[in-house]
Amino acid sequence: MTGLARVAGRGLVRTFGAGATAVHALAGVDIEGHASELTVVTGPSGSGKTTLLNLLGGLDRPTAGHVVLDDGRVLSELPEAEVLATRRARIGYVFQSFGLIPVLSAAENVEVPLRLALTDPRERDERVATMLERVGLARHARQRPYELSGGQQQRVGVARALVGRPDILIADEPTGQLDSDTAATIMDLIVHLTHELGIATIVSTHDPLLIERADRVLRLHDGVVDANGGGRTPTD
Ligand SMILES: Nc1ncnc2c1ncn2[C@@H]1O[C@H](COP(=O)(O)OP(=O)(O)OP(=O)(O)O)[C@@H](O)[C@H]1O
Repeated sequence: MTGLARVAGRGLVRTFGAGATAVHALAGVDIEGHASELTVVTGPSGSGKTTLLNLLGGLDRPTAGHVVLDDGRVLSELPEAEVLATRRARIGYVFQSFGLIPVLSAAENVEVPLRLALTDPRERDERVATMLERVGLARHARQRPYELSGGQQQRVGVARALVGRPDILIADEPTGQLDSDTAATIMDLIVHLTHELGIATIVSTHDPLLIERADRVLRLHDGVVDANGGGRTPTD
């Protein structure tokens, strides 16, 4: 392990419901996300990938265990307002279904996090333009999601996730709805931006090509790390 993890899950347990019908989505998982590294969480459907990413991204809280940030704070125990402030300042999210607002243009979708953060309008415009350029969509700024291909929509999703300059990126099956060629270009983009911007990226995926490019791979099975693949780097 190199250096302090930017975000780490320690002994994460997440149980939904109680009693006989309780679902043990995660049953004690450790994970680390490091600067400039791609951490991939993989495993069969229902193994707990989304649940784990939601905990790391501060979208849900564990039943037991902790999510710890590199500044020493325990994200999973902060008051809700502080979790929200931390999410806005430090964490970007990419979703399988893109999650774009249909009535807004590509540029307006990318601008949403900056509006929420009350960024100065002129700076907003500059940062949106720079980010659209970075994801190769400068010429599509005014188009609405329905006028864009799936791959282009996910590029907007990536731009929106990164426009606030987060240092942690959480991407839940970001290529799950894309054909394989388009998926490859989105993967390239995510891998490239992870290294270029020094982001700690944590991605869930079934895609063997993305797993191959990971710096760390965590294989989940029924809410626990698979004994044959837990926390190792692909080169171990
Ligand atoms: N809010 C919830 N309430 C009850 N059970 C839930 C909830 N969220 C997830 N689960 C259950 O927890 C388990 C893990 O689900 P999760 O969505 O994390 O798996 P996954 O690996 O992301 O699956 P997929 O690859 O299909 O997206 C599943 O059995 C699921 O049904």
